[in-house]
Amino acid sequence: MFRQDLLAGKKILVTGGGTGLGKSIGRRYLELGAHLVICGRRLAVLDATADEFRAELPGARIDTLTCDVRDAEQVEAMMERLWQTGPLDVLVNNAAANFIARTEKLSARAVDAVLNIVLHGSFYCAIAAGRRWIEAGRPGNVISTVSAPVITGQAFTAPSAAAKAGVLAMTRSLAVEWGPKGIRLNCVAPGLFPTPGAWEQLFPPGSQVEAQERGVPLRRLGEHRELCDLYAYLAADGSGYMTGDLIVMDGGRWMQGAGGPTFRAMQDWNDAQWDAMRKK
Ligand SMILES: CCCCCCC/C=C/C(=O)SCCNC(=O)CCNC(=O)[C@H](O)C(C)(C)COP(=O)(O)OP(=O)(O)OC[C@H]1O[C@@H](n2cnc3c(N)ncnc32)[C@H](O)[C@@H]1OP(=O)(O)O
Ligand SMILES: NC(=O)C1=CN([C@@H]2O[C@H](COP(=O)(O)OP(=O)(O)OC[C@H]3O[C@@H](n4cnc5c(N)ncnc54)[C@H](OP(=O)(O)O)[C@@H]3O)[C@@H](O)[C@H]2O)C=CC1
Repeated sequence: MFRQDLLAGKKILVTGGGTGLGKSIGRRYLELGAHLVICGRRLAVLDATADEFRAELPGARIDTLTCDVRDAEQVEAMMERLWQTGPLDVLVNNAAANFIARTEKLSARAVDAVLNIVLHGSFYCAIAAGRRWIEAGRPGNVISTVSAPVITGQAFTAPSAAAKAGVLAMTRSLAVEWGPKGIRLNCVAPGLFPTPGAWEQLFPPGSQVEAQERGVPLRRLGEHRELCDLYAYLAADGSGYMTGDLIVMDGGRWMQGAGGPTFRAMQDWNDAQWDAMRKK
């Protein structure tokens, strides 16, 4: 889909890049020639991922940095170290946390666990990178991973929905504030893309993955490579006129809600059912 050197010369940080979607996105960035930096809380996980990438892609340039994005001082220290080997070009706010729970049962610490990682962590990273870009008079690019509940809300995952909606508001606010300085920001809302992290938190054993697929108009889950090519496009100069946008890649899943279950069932109606409807 892209030239092999699409991202050559670009230094890209993917937070939470040691696992799941962040790992897949990082691999795609390396394939396209980027200098990749991944961060997370667990060094062993990051190093295992980096070793895997080096074995798959000889010559790949990849650095690992431990950082808990909930801690602004750690984010500052990470950016300082990262900048020592040259400025960052693209920040991908991917690190996140989520779990299913009845909201009225959540403790303050439980709410904070999600808000601090998703909302505060994305803010700290955007500000730490943005300040450096502005001071240096350099362009910058921030891609933040949100989710479709930023549009609809989502029961039983209210902290995640609210935190991600906050990240979208941050994105649009800064797209205007920093646009004149050449810094652009966009959000991607993936639908259902299987990862051990998300599945463990959101689809515990016994939950119906097949039913999940039926809830998607395109009748399948997403493939990582499809999402990764969107992140590659957004990181590339060719998307340079896009800012403040929200791109949903979910096979049409989020719009299912509009008609409710009755209209959803019509997707499976046969001709006889449609004929019966017309005769009424
Ligand atoms: C349906 C699909 C549509 C798409 C929407 C999906 C959009 C988003 C998807 C994702 O984000 S998937 C990514 C999933 N990955 C992760 O969550 C990985 C990171 N997760 C974590 O680190 C933990 O799960 C964590 C709990 C979020 C944070 O860990 P931490 O070590 O910081 O906290 P703890 O000390 O363990 O807990 C803090 C606090 O939270 C309470 N708590 C933890 N789990 C639950 C739970 N399941 N239900 C209720 N409360 C929970 C825990 O009890 C602590 O509170 P106190 O007991 O101390 O009051
Ligand atoms: N998979 C899916 O279907 C969907 C995913 N998403 C979003 O995609 C992104 C990736 O999710 P996914 O890959 O599925 O899940 P993962 O659990 O694999 O990814 C979460 C990553 O965030 C890192 N992380 C968590 N807390 C912190 C922290 N405090 N500081 C730094 N890093 C942290 C984790 O590493 P560590 O624990 O080592 O810190 C981990 O690498 C998230 O933003 C998620 O909300 C959105 C919609 C659907």
